[in-house]
Amino acid sequence: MNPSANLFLIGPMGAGKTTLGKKLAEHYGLQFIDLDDEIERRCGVSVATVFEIEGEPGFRQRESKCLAEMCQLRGIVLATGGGSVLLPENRAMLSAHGFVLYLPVTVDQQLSRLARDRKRPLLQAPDRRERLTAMATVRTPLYEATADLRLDADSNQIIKVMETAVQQLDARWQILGQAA
Ligand SMILES: Nc1ncnc2c1ncn2[C@@H]1O[C@H](COP(=O)(O)OP(=O)(O)O)[C@@H](O)[C@H]1O
Ligand SMILES: O=C(O)C1=C[C@@H](OP(=O)(O)O)[C@@H](O)[C@H](O)C1
Ligand SMILES: [Mg+2]
Repeated sequence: MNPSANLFLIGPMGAGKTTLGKKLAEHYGLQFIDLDDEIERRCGVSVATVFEIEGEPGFRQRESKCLAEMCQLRGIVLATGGGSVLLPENRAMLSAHGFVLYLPVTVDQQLSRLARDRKRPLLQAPDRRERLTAMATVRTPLYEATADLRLDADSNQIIKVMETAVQQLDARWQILGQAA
């Protein structure tokens, strides 16, 4: 399988995986899929409800199963959830089936972008900064290890982030038929 067939976005909550993923799919004429939306479609309930009923382990199982199915597709831009890299089998799937773009983000940016968020269960903590920092400690090395490309794009203007992303992807990612 040509790992260039798909583009997978990884990174913490609030990095902009969903937002940028949609734009990149449009730009490259590929299908956009958001892993969380896909899980919700299959379950018929929100991610928050899955966490409520089945806890994080239940959600991770569903996430992994859904990711495996998405990896069978070709020509997709997939925005993963921030915790998708936690399971080693998920990291292996991402690397084997797509070009992996990592969007880093600072905890300050996360706090500001997600200030009003009520949909992300892991963020509903009394001390959000502490929670996000603890998550970053565990996850940053996993993002780094899985990434084919790390996008340095601190701008809060999504249009600028998009420009940088396309520039870097055009140099590094050989899409589908264009692959040598
Ligand atoms: N580069 C950016 N600058 C400013 N706000 C952004 C940027 N990228 C995303 N956002 C905003 O941050 C929030 C979270 O973005 P989202 O794409 O859902 O992130 P993720 O899928 O990585 O959790 C949204 O309100 C989105 O509009
Ligand atoms: O970081 C995480 O563990 C999660 C991130 C969320 O997706 P986003 O990264 O798109 O916010 C979603 O999958 C769920 O709330 C868990
Ligand atoms: Mg998202």
